[in-house]
Amino acid sequence: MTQVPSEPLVDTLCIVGPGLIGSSVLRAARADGLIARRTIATDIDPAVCARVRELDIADEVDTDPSKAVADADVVMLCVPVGAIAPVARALYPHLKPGAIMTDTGSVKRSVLADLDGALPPGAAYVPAHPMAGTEHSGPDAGFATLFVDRWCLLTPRADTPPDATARIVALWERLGARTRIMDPEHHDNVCAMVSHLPHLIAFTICGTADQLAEDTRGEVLDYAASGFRDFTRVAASDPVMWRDIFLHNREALLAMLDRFRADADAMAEAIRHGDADRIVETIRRGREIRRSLIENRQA
Ligand SMILES: NC(=O)c1ccc[n+]([C@@H]2O[C@H](COP(=O)([O-])OP(=O)(O)OC[C@H]3O[C@@H](n4cnc5c(N)ncnc54)[C@H](O)[C@@H]3O)[C@@H](O)[C@H]2O)c1
Ligand SMILES: O=C(O)C(=O)C[C@]1(C(=O)O)C=C[C@@H](O)C=C1
Repeated sequence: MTQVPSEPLVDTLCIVGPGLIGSSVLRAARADGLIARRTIATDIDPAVCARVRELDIADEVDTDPSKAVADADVVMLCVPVGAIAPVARALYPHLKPGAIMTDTGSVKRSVLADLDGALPPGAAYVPAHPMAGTEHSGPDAGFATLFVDRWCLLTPRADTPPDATARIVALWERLGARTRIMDPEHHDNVCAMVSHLPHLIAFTICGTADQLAEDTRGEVLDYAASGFRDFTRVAASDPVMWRDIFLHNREALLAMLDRFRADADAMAEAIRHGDADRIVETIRRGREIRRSLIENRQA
C-alpha cells in the first residue's frame, strides 16, 4: 500500500523563471500544501516578478536571484534552455550546503556538457524535463494541474547523489507526473522526434502558408481548415524557447529531420505513382499512433 504523505516534501522551494512551467509548479505547490512549505520566486525580468506578486502564487518574490536561492532546499531553473547553464553557474556559489539544483529544460545533453566542470564532483544537480506544456508562456499561462498524468523525464549524471535524484523524482510525482530516468542522449533523441521535429514542421508550414497568401494575394489563411488550425496552435509557441531548443539539440533534430524528409519523399512517390496501398498503410499507422496516445491518456 502506498503511504499518503502528510508533510511537505521540500521545506523551501525556489523557482527561477516563473513562466508557464515555473508558475505551474508554484500554483501546484499552493494548491497541494504537500510539495513545499515555503516558495520563493525570482526572474531576470522585473515585470515577471511584479506579476507573480500580483497573482500571489509564491510566498516570496525576490528580484535578486542570489538572495532568492540562499535559503532554498531545492532550486528549480525554469528558464530557456540557453540560459540554464549560465544561470546554474552563477547561482551555484549562493546555494546553501545540501541544496539540490534541478531544471525543467527541454534539451539535456549539451546543457549538461556546458555545466561540466562548473559543478563540484557529486554536486546535487538533477536534470528533469516535464513532458507537458502549452503554446503559451509567462506567469499568467500556468495552471496547477499541468503535470498531472504527464511524464517527467530525469537524466541524472553517473555521479549525481541517488538521494537527490530520489527527491526530485518524488517532487514530480507529488506534482502528479509519472517519472522515468534515462540517459541524456536518449532523452534528446526521443524529444527530437516527439516534440522538436513537430514544432519545426508547424513553424515551417505556417511560414509556407503565410508566404503563399502573400504571393497569391489569396485567401489561404481565411479558409484555414481545422487540420491547418491545429498546426497554428503549436506554431504559436515562444520564439526564444524554441530557438534555444533547436540550437541546443541540433544533431538529434537534424537527424530526425533527415528521416522525416525520406519518409515524406516516399509518400510523395506513392502519390506520384498512384500507390494506393502505400498511401493507406501510412495513414493507417498515423491513426494507430493517435489511438495508442488516447489509450495512454496522453491525448
Ligand atoms: N513551454 C513548454 O511547453 C515547456 C514544456 C516543458 C519544458 N519546458 C522548458 O521549461 C523551461 C521554461 O519554459 P516556459 O515555457 O515556462 O518559459 P516561459 O517563457 O514561460 O518562462 C521563462 C522565464 O524565464 C525567465 N528568464 C529568462 N532568462 C532568465 C535568467 N537568465 N534568469 C532568470 N530568469 C530568466 C523569463 O523572464 C521568463 O519569465 C524552458 O527551458 C523550456 O524549454 C517548456
Ligand atoms: O503542448 C504543447 O503545446 C507543447 O508544446 C508542449 C511540449 C511538447 O512538444 O509536447 C513542448 C516542449 C516541451 O519540452 C515539452 C512539451
